[in-house]
Amino acid sequence: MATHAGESLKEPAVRVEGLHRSFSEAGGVLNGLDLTIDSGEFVALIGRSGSGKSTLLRALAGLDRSVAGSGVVDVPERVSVVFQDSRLLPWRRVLDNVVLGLSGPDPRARGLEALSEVGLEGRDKAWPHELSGGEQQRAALARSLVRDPQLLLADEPFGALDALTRIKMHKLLKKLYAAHNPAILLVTHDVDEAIALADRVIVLVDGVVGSDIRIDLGAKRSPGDPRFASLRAQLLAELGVVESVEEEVA
Ligand SMILES: Nc1ncnc2c1ncn2[C@@H]1O[C@H](COP(=O)(O)OP(=O)(O)OP(=O)(O)O)[C@@H](O)[C@H]1O
Repeated sequence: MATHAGESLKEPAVRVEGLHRSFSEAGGVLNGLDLTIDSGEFVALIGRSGSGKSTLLRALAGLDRSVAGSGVVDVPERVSVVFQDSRLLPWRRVLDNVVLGLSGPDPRARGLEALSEVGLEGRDKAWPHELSGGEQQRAALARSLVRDPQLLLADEPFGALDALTRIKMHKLLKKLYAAHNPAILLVTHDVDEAIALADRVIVLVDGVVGSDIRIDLGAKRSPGDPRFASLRAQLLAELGVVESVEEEVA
């Protein structure tokens, strides 16, 4: 790809240009959306309910054939997706779920390694219903990571978990990201989750990127940090949850 002075030299993991998607005559959900995610970059996507976050993620995952031809969608070869529910097959044991359809050498050994990485060592022979919600999401992450994705798409993966489990899952995702460094697009309703994890937070508004905010807080991020609070206020204002940044800070 040609680059110009001052532009990132990294090959983007995701390139979306002019993407449109509508489900009715009434109007579009995605209205000419442009978005680039660099290789190894962690991007969080937030937006009001119904703003099109899942629609975009499904388009990137190749799960929505109807967007074809409506714009440019470039994604890498190896894309993994995790959803709010684990989507483990109930009639397969945990390891069998993780390695289902996995090609390459010694899938079971790689599956066991992935399970150990997500903290599920020794649970390979369990049935999905024997795992807690958090453990099921760990297994879903193992199933994604064992495929060595260049891009991980995550649609509210921790949305159904309790607050304490969610914090543990944030730590796990950070650890996995540091170890494997895929590009990540994380859809979330949780502004704090977005700021705690991502390099950039994108706000979807009216089917396009409304704001694109870089999070320069370093690796150790605390909601008690005034810079964290100010980013939260900014994002809540962008979402229209508070009238203005001043209102949230006050
Ligand atoms: N298959 C479909 N058929 C008809 N309408 C759809 C379909 N998928 C999505 N929509 C509509 O598109 C809009 C955007 O939906 P989408 O699920 O992408 O929003 P979202 O931002 O992910 O919402 P939420 O935060 O509530 O999960 C909604 O109005 C939804 O009803």
